[in-house]
Amino acid sequence: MNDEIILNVQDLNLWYGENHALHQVTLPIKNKKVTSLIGPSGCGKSTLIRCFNRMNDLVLGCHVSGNVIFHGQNIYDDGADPVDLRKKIGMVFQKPNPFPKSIYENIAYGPRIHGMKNKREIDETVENCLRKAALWNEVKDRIHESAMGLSGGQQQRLCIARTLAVNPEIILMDEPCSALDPIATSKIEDLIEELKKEYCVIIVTHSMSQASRVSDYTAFMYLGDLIEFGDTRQIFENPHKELTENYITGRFG
Ligand SMILES: Nc1ncnc2c1ncn2[C@@H]1O[C@H](COP(=O)(O)OP(=O)(O)OP(=O)(O)O)[C@@H](O)[C@H]1O
Repeated sequence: MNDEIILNVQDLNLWYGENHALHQVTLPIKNKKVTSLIGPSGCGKSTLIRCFNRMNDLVLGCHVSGNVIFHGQNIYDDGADPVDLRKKIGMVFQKPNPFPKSIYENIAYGPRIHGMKNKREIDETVENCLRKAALWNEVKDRIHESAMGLSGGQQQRLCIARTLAVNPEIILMDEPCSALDPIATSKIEDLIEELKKEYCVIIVTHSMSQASRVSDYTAFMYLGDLIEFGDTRQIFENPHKELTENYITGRFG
């Protein structure tokens, strides 16, 4: 079902100590669609995307209230397992961060720690993930060489392949192209288009043109509030809120 809500964010608040960084955010995220989070610097985009796989748990003094419902369970419930959650909801960061190991080992690592032992199965997973990340043809003759020898754009696609290797359902991308040149950026954007056939993708971007190119839905945030959420076309062509219109027309940013 393409209209299935895979992640239901309800009345989500987040504090960094005394700083109330997210206010009552309510947002339905649909499966097999791309959702962009946009807004000026400091509005809470990264904070929000990090809530979706509990990355903020690692920040001292951070406190969350509200619900993020995934498969009928609040991911913040006491019984929820953040390690298992991060397997199902993977994350790709702004700066490509491959391990200083071979291309092969970067991808084999996750499946191995989750119990995959059979070499043939691991080989197949590595190839499959590199193909899905549109990297196989470029690296197939050197998969046992260091990942650090890849270009920035290739490293970012490797990080995406690494995320895919543990069979996620949702891929979070926090400004995945901000360190890349326009050609590498366009390859990642093409890849996002492919990935959404199988996965839910949520992306933080500073680029409104990128949001309008890649996403089905867009959420505009301002000072920790979710101001407007809707179909990307509606947000960019017919925003309902004045703040959204002022932002997308470049009146502030
Ligand atoms: N680890 C942290 N500890 C304390 N405060 C934080 C932390 N991360 C973010 N903040 C604060 O939370 C608010 C939202 O920041 P966040 O990084 O989520 O915004 P953003 O929209 O992603 O910004 P940018 O576009 O500049 O990356 C800001 O006031 C920021 O200072």
